[in-house]
Amino acid sequence: MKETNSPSHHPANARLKELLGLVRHSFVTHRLRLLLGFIALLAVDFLQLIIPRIIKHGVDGLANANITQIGLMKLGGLILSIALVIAVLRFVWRYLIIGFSRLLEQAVRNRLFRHILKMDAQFFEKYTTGDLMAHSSNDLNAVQMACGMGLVAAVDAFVMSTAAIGFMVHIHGQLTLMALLPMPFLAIFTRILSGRLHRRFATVQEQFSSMTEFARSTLISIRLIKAYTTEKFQTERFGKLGRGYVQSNLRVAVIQGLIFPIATMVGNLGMLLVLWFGGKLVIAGTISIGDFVAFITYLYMLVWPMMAIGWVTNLVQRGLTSLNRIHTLVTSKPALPELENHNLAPIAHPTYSLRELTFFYQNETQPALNDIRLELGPGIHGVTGRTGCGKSTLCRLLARLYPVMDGQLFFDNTDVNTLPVDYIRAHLGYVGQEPILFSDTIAANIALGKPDATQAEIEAAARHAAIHNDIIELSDGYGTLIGERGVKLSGGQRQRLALARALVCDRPLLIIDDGLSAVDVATEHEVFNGLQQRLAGKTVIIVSNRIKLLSMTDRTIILEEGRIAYDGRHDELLKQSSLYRSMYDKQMRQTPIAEPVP
Ligand SMILES: Nc1ncnc2c1ncn2[C@@H]1O[C@H](COP(=O)(O)OP(=O)(O)OP(=O)(O)O)[C@@H](O)[C@H]1O
Repeated sequence: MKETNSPSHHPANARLKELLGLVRHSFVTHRLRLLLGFIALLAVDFLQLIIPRIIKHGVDGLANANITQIGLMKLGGLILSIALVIAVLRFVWRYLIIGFSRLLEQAVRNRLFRHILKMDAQFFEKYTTGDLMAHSSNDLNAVQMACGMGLVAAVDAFVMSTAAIGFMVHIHGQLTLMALLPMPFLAIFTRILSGRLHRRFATVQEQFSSMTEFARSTLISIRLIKAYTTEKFQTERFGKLGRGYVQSNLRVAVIQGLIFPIATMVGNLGMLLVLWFGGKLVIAGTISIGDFVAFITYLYMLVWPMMAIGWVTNLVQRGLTSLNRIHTLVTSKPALPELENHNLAPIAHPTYSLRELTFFYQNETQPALNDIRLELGPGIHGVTGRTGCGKSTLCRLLARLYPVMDGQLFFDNTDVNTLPVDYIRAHLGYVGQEPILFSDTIAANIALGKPDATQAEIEAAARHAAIHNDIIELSDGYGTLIGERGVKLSGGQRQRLALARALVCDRPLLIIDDGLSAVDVATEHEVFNGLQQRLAGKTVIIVSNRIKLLSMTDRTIILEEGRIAYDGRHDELLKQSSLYRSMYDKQMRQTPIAEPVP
């Protein structure tokens, strides 16, 4: 036999093994919990199967007139006690097995989350937030269902149907064959209908999320909607989404309404056959009335396992598809090198060296940066240029958010591709174009990168970012909550808070990617003084189109279509670069530079 044909080497098997590897650890860790859960489940099945035997005993006793009222009461009491034990055991298995599926879901979710946080910018361009949210809700839910209820239903259906059929055969083999004739149809029906039910339910979920997303985006932009008087239009669109949602729900209700009547009908079809042939057997004295009643009870018991077979195959199929999607995510490799940080010593004054660096975004034919040669050491470096010239790209590459080719970017004279990404990042503070603040206190927002920062350190950073005075004017000072439920800050205040966050970490490199654009001109000067004081001897890169700010830097790099067009001090650039000159003329007409430029 060829090796590829052997089952253990079959690619599909290998893939399945890999997929199950994602959940295996949870099964092993919680094996005792599962064992107890399944013991309880099997005990329930066993007890359920005993009840028809007791009924048979009672009915035969009545038919043969050899049972007393006390005897009947005793049987009734026995059934009641069994029912009680069943109730307790049902609780136990549900608690243990469904609890297990939730623990498994949590383990996979944590793994997924950990992995997503490790990924780089390219990954987040490939997968949208919506995709990732869908993976962490719908897909995890499908896996949880398959490993919880799916597993229970599979075991339960197998045990119950085998035992019930065994008991039925014990009563009468031919009658059993007759009674089972319609059962495969039941499994097939459930399989088809539950598949359809799932697809329709997925549509309901999608529509629900579009409706809530629409409501959310409407509410957050309520001022804009009022300003443009589009309330009526928005209401109509919301109404349309709502109507779609109701229709989809009705389509789900149709299937739900069909499943049980069809199941009962098929069950009853079997019953009809049993009544016909079984009745004849009773009349002929081949089986007792008690056997007949017990047989019917077992037949009813078979309806659920038959439905479960159809349902479980769907659950398993969905679970595997979802596990496959999660697996693709958690095994995707970041484009940046994943190197271990073997306690590399931090560098006090690191430098960057860009050597003929050219960078393309994924699937782009034009480079975003082209042949960049640049040395960045201690000092304040300005970067400017027209929109789209590559300023942010440069910052992102320095922060190691995107991969670069070997031999093009050096961190302290070492090729960045030979250094762990987190080692380089641990040296830098980053202030992006959009300050991202969390719904938390101001102090916690500043201390994000240094959770153990003292109040004095937080305040010092806030002073250097020229935001301290604004903070102490707020009702709770540094304890003031910001975000949706808290105080709203102006754009400039948010940017300065983000700057304080970078300063508190006290790292030797600071990149400010247009992070001061909303700060007013007077405060900008204060911020710059704060930076100069705090960051003496460090490397600071400030992207800005504000000439006043650039005039205070040690040098400014002007980018044009991804290339360095000019690199010099303010007075040199005024003479050399027409772009810089025209920016200067335009901005000075609005706010002349108060002091002489160095
Ligand atoms: N994620 C991306 N994928 C593909 N192309 C991108 C991506 N980000 C930026 N670009 C392109 O790369 C070029 C440089 O963009 P970049 O954001 O670096 O410019 P910028 O100078 O910072 O512009 P702005 O001043 O408007 O922020 C632009 O042509 C832009 O369209």
